[in-house]
Amino acid sequence: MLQELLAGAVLDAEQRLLARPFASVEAAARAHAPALDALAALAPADRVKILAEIKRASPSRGALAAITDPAALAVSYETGGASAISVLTEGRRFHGSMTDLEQVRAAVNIPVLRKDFIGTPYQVFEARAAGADLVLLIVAALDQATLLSLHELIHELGMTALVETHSGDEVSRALDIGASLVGVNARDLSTFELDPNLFGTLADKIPSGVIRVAESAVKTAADVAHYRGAGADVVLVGEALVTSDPIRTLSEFLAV
Ligand SMILES: O=P(O)(O)OC[C@@H](O)[C@@H](O)c1c[nH]c2ccccc12
Repeated sequence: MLQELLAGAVLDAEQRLLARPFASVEAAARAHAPALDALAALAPADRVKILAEIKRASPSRGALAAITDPAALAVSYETGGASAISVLTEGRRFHGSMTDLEQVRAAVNIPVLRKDFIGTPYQVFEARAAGADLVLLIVAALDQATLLSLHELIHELGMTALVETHSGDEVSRALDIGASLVGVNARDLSTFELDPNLFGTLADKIPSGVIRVAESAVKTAADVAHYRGAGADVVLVGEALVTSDPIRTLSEFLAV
Protein backbone atom coordinates (compact mmCIF):
# COMPACT_ATOMS: atom_id res chain seq x y z
CA MET A 1 0.00 0.00 0.00
CA LEU A 2 2.80 2.44 0.89
CA GLN A 3 4.58 1.94 -2.44
CA GLU A 4 1.22 2.30 -4.22
CA LEU A 5 0.54 5.58 -2.38
CA LEU A 6 4.03 6.87 -3.22
CA ALA A 7 3.75 5.81 -6.87
CA GLY A 8 0.34 7.49 -7.15
CA ALA A 9 1.56 10.72 -5.56
CA VAL A 10 4.60 10.86 -7.85
CA LEU A 11 2.40 10.18 -10.89
CA ASP A 12 0.03 12.97 -9.85
CA ALA A 13 2.99 15.32 -9.42
CA GLU A 14 4.16 14.41 -12.93
CA GLN A 15 0.73 15.43 -14.22
CA ARG A 16 1.06 18.80 -12.47
CA LEU A 17 4.56 19.13 -13.93
CA LEU A 18 3.05 19.02 -17.44
CA ALA A 19 0.94 22.05 -16.53
CA ARG A 20 3.64 23.83 -14.53
CA PRO A 21 7.24 23.19 -15.61
CA PHE A 22 9.95 22.46 -13.09
CA ALA A 23 11.78 25.75 -13.68
CA SER A 24 8.62 27.73 -12.96
CA VAL A 25 7.91 25.90 -9.71
CA GLU A 26 11.54 26.15 -8.62
CA ALA A 27 11.56 29.90 -9.30
CA ALA A 28 8.32 30.35 -7.35
CA ALA A 29 9.73 28.31 -4.47
CA ARG A 30 12.91 30.34 -4.31
CA ALA A 31 11.01 33.65 -4.60
CA HIS A 32 8.51 32.77 -1.88
CA ALA A 33 8.58 34.55 1.49
CA PRO A 34 10.98 32.62 3.76
CA ALA A 35 9.72 29.58 5.64
CA LEU A 36 8.74 29.96 9.29
CA ASP A 37 11.03 28.42 11.93
CA ALA A 38 9.22 25.14 12.59
CA LEU A 39 11.84 23.88 15.05
CA ALA A 40 11.23 26.93 17.23
CA ALA A 41 7.46 26.42 17.05
CA LEU A 42 7.76 22.71 17.94
CA ALA A 43 10.67 22.95 20.41
CA PRO A 44 10.31 20.92 23.62
CA ALA A 45 8.43 22.85 26.31
CA ASP A 46 6.86 22.17 29.69
CA ARG A 47 3.57 21.29 27.93
CA VAL A 48 2.90 18.95 25.06
CA LYS A 49 2.46 20.62 21.64
CA ILE A 50 -0.12 19.63 19.05
CA LEU A 51 0.51 19.36 15.30
CA ALA A 52 -3.09 19.58 14.07
CA GLU A 53 -3.94 17.85 10.81
CA ILE A 54 -6.39 18.70 8.04
CA LYS A 55 -7.48 15.33 6.69
CA ARG A 56 -10.71 14.53 4.78
CA ALA A 57 -10.25 10.79 4.47
CA SER A 58 -7.73 7.98 4.77
CA PRO A 59 -7.34 4.50 3.23
CA SER A 60 -7.72 2.90 6.63
CA ARG A 61 -10.69 4.89 7.90
CA GLY A 62 -12.46 6.04 4.72
CA ALA A 63 -14.22 9.40 4.59
CA LEU A 64 -13.79 11.44 7.77
CA ALA A 65 -15.02 14.99 7.12
CA ALA A 66 -15.99 17.12 4.11
CA ILE A 67 -13.83 20.08 5.21
CA THR A 68 -15.26 22.48 2.64
CA ASP A 69 -13.18 25.34 4.09
CA PRO A 70 -9.72 24.11 5.11
CA ALA A 71 -8.56 27.67 5.83
CA ALA A 72 -11.34 28.14 8.37
CA LEU A 73 -10.45 24.84 10.03
CA ALA A 74 -6.81 25.85 10.14
CA VAL A 75 -7.76 29.14 11.82
CA SER A 76 -9.73 27.15 14.41
CA TYR A 77 -6.67 25.00 15.02
CA GLU A 78 -4.47 28.09 15.43
CA THR A 79 -7.03 29.73 17.72
CA GLY A 80 -7.32 26.50 19.70
CA GLY A 81 -3.59 26.48 20.45
CA ALA A 82 -2.05 24.17 17.84
CA SER A 83 1.68 24.83 17.35
CA ALA A 84 1.61 23.93 13.65
CA ILE A 85 -0.78 22.63 10.99
CA SER A 86 -0.41 19.45 8.92
CA VAL A 87 -2.18 19.55 5.55
CA LEU A 88 -2.71 16.30 3.66
CA THR A 89 -2.18 17.14 -0.02
CA GLU A 90 -2.43 13.56 -1.35
CA GLY A 91 -5.51 13.39 -3.57
CA ARG A 92 -6.29 9.77 -4.39
CA ARG A 93 -6.87 8.28 -0.94
CA PHE A 94 -6.81 11.31 1.38
CA HIS A 95 -8.79 13.72 -0.84
CA GLY A 96 -6.30 16.52 -0.27
CA SER A 97 -4.72 18.99 -2.72
CA MET A 98 -2.05 21.63 -3.12
CA THR A 99 -4.91 24.18 -3.14
CA ASP A 100 -5.70 23.15 0.44
CA LEU A 101 -2.10 23.90 1.37
CA GLU A 102 -2.15 27.32 -0.33
CA GLN A 103 -5.44 28.27 1.35
CA VAL A 104 -4.20 27.20 4.78
CA ARG A 105 -0.91 29.06 4.31
CA ALA A 106 -2.79 32.26 3.49
CA ALA A 107 -4.93 31.94 6.62
CA VAL A 108 -2.57 31.16 9.51
CA ASN A 109 0.68 32.49 10.99
CA ILE A 110 1.99 29.20 12.41
CA PRO A 111 4.10 26.68 10.48
CA VAL A 112 2.37 24.49 7.88
CA LEU A 113 3.46 20.92 7.01
CA ARG A 114 2.94 19.38 3.58
CA LYS A 115 1.77 15.88 4.48
CA ASP A 116 2.15 13.73 1.36
CA PHE A 117 4.10 10.86 -0.14
CA ILE A 118 7.18 12.76 -1.23
CA GLY A 119 9.64 11.03 -3.57
CA THR A 120 10.92 13.70 -5.98
CA PRO A 121 12.50 17.17 -5.86
CA TYR A 122 9.54 18.59 -7.80
CA GLN A 123 7.24 17.77 -4.90
CA VAL A 124 9.58 19.59 -2.49
CA PHE A 125 9.73 22.70 -4.69
CA GLU A 126 5.91 22.53 -5.02
CA ALA A 127 5.59 22.54 -1.26
CA ARG A 128 7.82 25.62 -0.87
CA ALA A 129 6.09 27.42 -3.75
CA ALA A 130 2.79 26.84 -1.91
CA GLY A 131 4.28 28.28 1.30
CA ALA A 132 4.95 25.10 3.26
CA ASP A 133 7.38 25.42 6.18
CA LEU A 134 7.72 21.66 6.74
CA VAL A 135 7.67 18.63 4.43
CA LEU A 136 7.05 15.01 5.45
CA LEU A 137 9.61 12.36 4.53
CA ILE A 138 8.54 8.75 5.15
CA VAL A 139 11.64 6.64 5.78
CA ALA A 140 9.87 3.37 4.86
CA ALA A 141 8.99 4.73 1.42
CA LEU A 142 12.46 5.89 0.39
CA ASP A 143 15.94 4.42 -0.10
CA GLN A 144 18.62 6.13 1.99
CA ALA A 145 20.18 8.06 -0.89
CA THR A 146 16.81 9.54 -1.88
CA LEU A 147 15.92 10.25 1.76
CA LEU A 148 19.21 12.13 2.21
CA SER A 149 18.96 14.13 -1.00
CA LEU A 150 15.35 15.18 -0.37
CA HIS A 151 16.23 16.08 3.24
CA GLU A 152 19.08 18.29 2.00
CA LEU A 153 16.83 19.99 -0.57
CA ILE A 154 14.15 20.68 2.07
CA HIS A 155 16.75 22.37 4.25
CA GLU A 156 18.37 24.20 1.32
CA LEU A 157 14.98 25.83 0.76
CA GLY A 158 14.80 26.88 4.41
CA MET A 159 12.16 24.34 5.40
CA THR A 160 12.18 21.64 8.05
CA ALA A 161 11.66 17.93 7.37
CA LEU A 162 9.41 15.82 9.57
CA VAL A 163 11.13 12.45 9.14
CA GLU A 164 8.63 9.70 9.85
CA THR A 165 9.59 6.28 11.19
CA HIS A 166 7.92 3.04 12.24
CA SER A 167 10.86 0.93 13.55
CA GLY A 168 14.18 1.19 15.33
CA ASP A 169 16.05 0.76 12.07
CA GLU A 170 14.08 3.61 10.52
CA VAL A 171 14.87 5.84 13.54
CA SER A 172 18.56 5.10 12.93
CA ARG A 173 18.15 5.96 9.25
CA ALA A 174 16.45 9.24 10.21
CA LEU A 175 19.26 10.15 12.62
CA ASP A 176 21.87 9.19 10.00
CA ILE A 177 20.58 11.93 7.66
CA GLY A 178 20.67 14.46 10.50
CA ALA A 179 16.93 14.73 11.13
CA SER A 180 16.07 17.34 13.77
CA LEU A 181 12.36 16.42 13.87
CA VAL A 182 11.55 12.69 14.05
CA GLY A 183 8.04 11.24 14.02
CA VAL A 184 6.97 7.78 15.08
CA ASN A 185 3.76 6.75 13.36
CA ALA A 186 1.68 4.32 15.40
CA ARG A 187 0.12 3.22 12.11
CA ASP A 188 2.03 0.90 9.84
CA LEU A 189 1.44 2.48 6.41
CA SER A 190 1.74 -0.92 4.71
CA THR A 191 -0.64 -2.92 6.90
CA PHE A 192 -2.58 -0.08 8.60
CA GLU A 193 -2.06 -1.87 11.91
CA LEU A 194 -2.02 0.52 14.86
CA ASP A 195 0.45 0.21 17.73
CA PRO A 196 0.05 3.11 20.19
CA ASN A 197 2.92 1.67 22.26
CA LEU A 198 5.42 1.85 19.41
CA PHE A 199 6.30 5.46 20.17
CA GLY A 200 7.24 4.57 23.76
CA THR A 201 9.35 1.69 22.50
CA LEU A 202 11.32 3.88 20.11
CA ALA A 203 11.42 7.20 22.00
CA ASP A 204 14.65 6.49 23.86
CA LYS A 205 16.38 5.88 20.51
CA ILE A 206 15.71 9.54 19.66
CA PRO A 207 18.34 11.64 21.43
CA SER A 208 17.56 14.89 23.26
CA GLY A 209 18.19 17.73 20.84
CA VAL A 210 15.96 15.96 18.31
CA ILE A 211 12.27 16.84 18.59
CA ARG A 212 10.04 13.77 19.09
CA VAL A 213 6.64 13.63 17.38
CA ALA A 214 4.11 10.92 18.22
CA GLU A 215 1.73 10.36 15.32
CA SER A 216 -1.72 8.76 14.98
CA ALA A 217 -4.22 6.85 17.09
CA VAL A 218 -5.05 9.79 19.34
CA LYS A 219 -8.75 9.79 20.28
CA THR A 220 -8.80 11.23 23.79
CA ALA A 221 -6.77 13.40 26.14
CA ALA A 222 -5.68 10.15 27.82
CA ASP A 223 -4.03 9.14 24.54
CA VAL A 224 -2.17 12.47 24.46
CA ALA A 225 -1.11 11.94 28.10
CA HIS A 226 0.11 8.44 27.19
CA TYR A 227 2.32 9.81 24.42
CA ARG A 228 3.50 12.71 26.63
CA GLY A 229 4.38 10.27 29.39
CA ALA A 230 6.36 8.22 26.89
CA GLY A 231 8.44 11.27 25.93
CA ALA A 232 6.60 13.00 23.11
CA ASP A 233 7.36 16.69 22.60
CA VAL A 234 4.68 16.96 19.92
CA VAL A 235 1.58 14.87 19.13
CA LEU A 236 0.17 14.76 15.58
CA VAL A 237 -3.64 14.50 15.58
CA GLY A 238 -5.97 14.26 12.60
CA GLU A 239 -9.15 12.20 12.87
CA ALA A 240 -10.02 13.26 16.43
CA LEU A 241 -9.89 16.92 15.38
CA VAL A 242 -11.70 16.75 12.03
CA THR A 243 -14.58 14.76 13.57
CA SER A 244 -15.18 17.03 16.58
CA ASP A 245 -15.24 20.67 17.72
CA PRO A 246 -11.52 21.37 17.22
CA ILE A 247 -11.23 24.22 19.71
CA ARG A 248 -12.84 22.19 22.48
CA THR A 249 -10.82 19.08 21.64
CA LEU A 250 -7.57 21.04 21.47
CA SER A 251 -8.27 22.64 24.86
CA GLU A 252 -8.73 19.14 26.34
CA PHE A 253 -5.56 17.84 24.69
CA LEU A 254 -3.48 20.86 25.69
CA ALA A 255 -4.57 20.57 29.32
CA VAL A 256 -2.58 17.33 29.55
O1 LIG B 1 -5.94 10.53 12.00
P1 LIG B 1 -4.93 10.17 13.09
O2 LIG B 1 -5.10 8.74 13.59
O3 LIG B 1 -4.93 11.20 14.23
O4 LIG B 1 -3.48 10.23 12.38
C1 LIG B 1 -2.98 11.52 11.98
C2 LIG B 1 -1.63 11.33 11.21
O5 LIG B 1 -0.70 10.78 12.10
C3 LIG B 1 -1.82 10.40 10.03
O6 LIG B 1 -2.76 10.97 9.14
C4 LIG B 1 -0.50 10.14 9.27
C5 LIG B 1 0.72 9.97 9.87
N1 LIG B 1 1.68 9.79 8.92
C6 LIG B 1 1.09 9.83 7.67
C7 LIG B 1 1.65 9.70 6.39
C8 LIG B 1 0.80 9.83 5.29
C9 LIG B 1 -0.56 10.03 5.49
C10 LIG B 1 -1.13 10.16 6.76
C11 LIG B 1 -0.29 10.06 7.87
